[in-house]
Amino acid sequence: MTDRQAMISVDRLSKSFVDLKRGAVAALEDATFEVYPGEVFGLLGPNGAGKTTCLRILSTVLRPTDGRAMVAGYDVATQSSEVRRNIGFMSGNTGIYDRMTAWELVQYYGRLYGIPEEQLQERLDRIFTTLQMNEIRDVLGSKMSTGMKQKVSIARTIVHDPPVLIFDEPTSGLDVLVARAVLQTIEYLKDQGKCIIFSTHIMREVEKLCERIAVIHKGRILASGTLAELTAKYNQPDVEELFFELIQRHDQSLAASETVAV
Ligand SMILES: Nc1ncnc2c1ncn2[C@@H]1O[C@H](COP(=O)(O)OP(=O)(O)OP(=O)(O)O)[C@@H](O)[C@H]1O
Repeated sequence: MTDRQAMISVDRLSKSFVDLKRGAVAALEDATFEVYPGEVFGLLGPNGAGKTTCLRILSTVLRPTDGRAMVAGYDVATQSSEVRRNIGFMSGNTGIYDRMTAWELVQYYGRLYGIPEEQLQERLDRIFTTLQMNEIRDVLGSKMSTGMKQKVSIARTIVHDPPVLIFDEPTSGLDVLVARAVLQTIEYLKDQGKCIIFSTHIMREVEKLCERIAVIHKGRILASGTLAELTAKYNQPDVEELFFELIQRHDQSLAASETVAV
C-alpha cells in the first residue's frame, strides 16, 4: 500500500465542542489514519464515539480544533471548496425532495456541481444503469420506498464522479435487503478505484466490506489496522469480542486515571 498515494490523510485531528450541560466535550482526540484509492476504510464505534464529527471535518462542514486533514491533496481547513469538489458525502438520512423524480433530483445535484449539460445526461444514464435505477427514473420522492430513496441518495453522492466517498452510517434504519444493496454498491464503487471511508457500529459490515478499520470510542482511536492484524495483535479471533474488549479496556483505564486524579 505504501507505493500508492493516500487520498485521505488525517494527522492528529481533534475537535472539541463547548456543550452547555457537559462543558468542553472532546468529540475527537488525536485521530491519525490514511485511506487509499480502491479501499474501504471502516470507522467502527458505538454511539457518540466521534465518527460523525470526524467525517464532518473531512467533508469541511466542521473545522478541526487541532491537527490536520488532507483530502485529495487539499487541506480541509483552508481549501474547502477544492475538497468539496473531490468528495461525495452520504449519511443515513440524506434528504430526498417529495416533488422531484429520481432523475430530476440527481440531475439537480449534477447541475449544482456545474457539470456541463451534455456530459451530465451521459453521466446520469450511466449511473441509472449501473445502480439499476432505470425503472424508478420517473418516481417522485414522495412515492419512493426506503430502498429507492437510498439508491437515489447514492446516485446524487456520486453524480460528479468524485475520487473520495464518505459514508456516515449509510445503512442506519434500513431493512436487511436494502442495507445489503447499499453495501454491494459501496463494494462496486471500491472496485472502481474510489477511496471510501465508511462509519458504522455494525461489526458484520466492517468484516464484509473493509480492508482496514479504526476502532473509535469516546473520541479516541483505540486500534487500527487490517482485521487480520488486529485479531492477531490482540489474540482475539472474534471481531465482536475484540471490539468489546478494546472498549472495556479503555473505559477501565479512564476510570483508573480518574480515581488517581481524585
Ligand atoms: N455540535 C455539538 N455540540 C456539542 N457536542 C457535540 C456536537 N456534535 C457532537 N457532539 C458530541 O461529540 C461526541 C461525538 O459525537 P459524534 O456525533 O461524532 O459521534 P458518533 O460516533 O457519530 O455517534 P452517533 O452514532 O451517535 O452519531 C458526542 O459526545 C456528542 O454528543
